[in-house]
Amino acid sequence: TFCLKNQNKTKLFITISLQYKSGSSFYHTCGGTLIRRGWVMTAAHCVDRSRTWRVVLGDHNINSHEGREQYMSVSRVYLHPNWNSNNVAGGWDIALLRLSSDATLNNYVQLGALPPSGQVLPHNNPCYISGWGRTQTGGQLSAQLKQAYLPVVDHKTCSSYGWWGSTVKNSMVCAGGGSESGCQGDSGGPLNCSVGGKWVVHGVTSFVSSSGCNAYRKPTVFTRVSAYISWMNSVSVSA
Ligand SMILES: CC(C)c1ccc(NC(=O)[C@@H]2CCCN2C(=O)[C@H](CCCC[NH3+])NC(=O)C(F)(F)F)cc1
Repeated sequence: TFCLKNQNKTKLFITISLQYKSGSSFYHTCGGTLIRRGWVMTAAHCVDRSRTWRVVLGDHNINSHEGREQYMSVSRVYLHPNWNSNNVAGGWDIALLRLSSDATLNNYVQLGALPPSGQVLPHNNPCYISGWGRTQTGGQLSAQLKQAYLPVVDHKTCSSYGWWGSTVKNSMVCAGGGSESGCQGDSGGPLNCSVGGKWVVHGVTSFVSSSGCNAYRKPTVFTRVSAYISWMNSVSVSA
């Protein structure tokens, strides 16, 4: 069980805090996933306005310096070219951040694994969301990194009447639908799923219902990472 427990922890070490500068301080605004030592995957809606960004790796409590953190500046933001900030339901809510220097990988900073292109997970596949997002609708950000068990809700269910309907596209993944969910501040972070005994990042946290984070039959909606593998490869090899 130790190694399982330990395994449980790894999903936390891939989650980064994306922060913007205001005055002389930085503020958490979104999550993200370290996918290469110099690259972070996040949501387009997190970075579609020009700000001074920084990425904090190995963070746990975003309000205190605990000594494991690596503070990285962002040298370039790659928004998906089709992203439309007026229509999150259109999809394309994904972006890559080129870090100004490579991360040092250790017990607190690890890479998230990407899925094979096109892979779609079955209903109830075990997954976890992680982030510093609000701990309840309209509440405050969590000071400490949290995770919640959000099993996959398949597209057939998620896009049905009474659920998200046509708001949810095939380029998205739904997960949760119970008492736990993503919430503001979790945007851009990973949905880490157990596939064949390995943890794979299948989602980028994108949206929840505007009537509340854990609204009935409105599971958290994620950008489906496996639908964007070729775009990500085209960015990072050309950069
Ligand atoms: C109908 C469809 C277009 C639609 C679906 C869901 C929403 N949700 C929302 O607006 C809620 C309320 C605050 C932010 N929010 C969200 O869902 C934001 C993304 C907003 C992107 C649009 N500006 N995302 C998150 O809060 C999350 F869950 F990823 F952490 C808005 C519109």
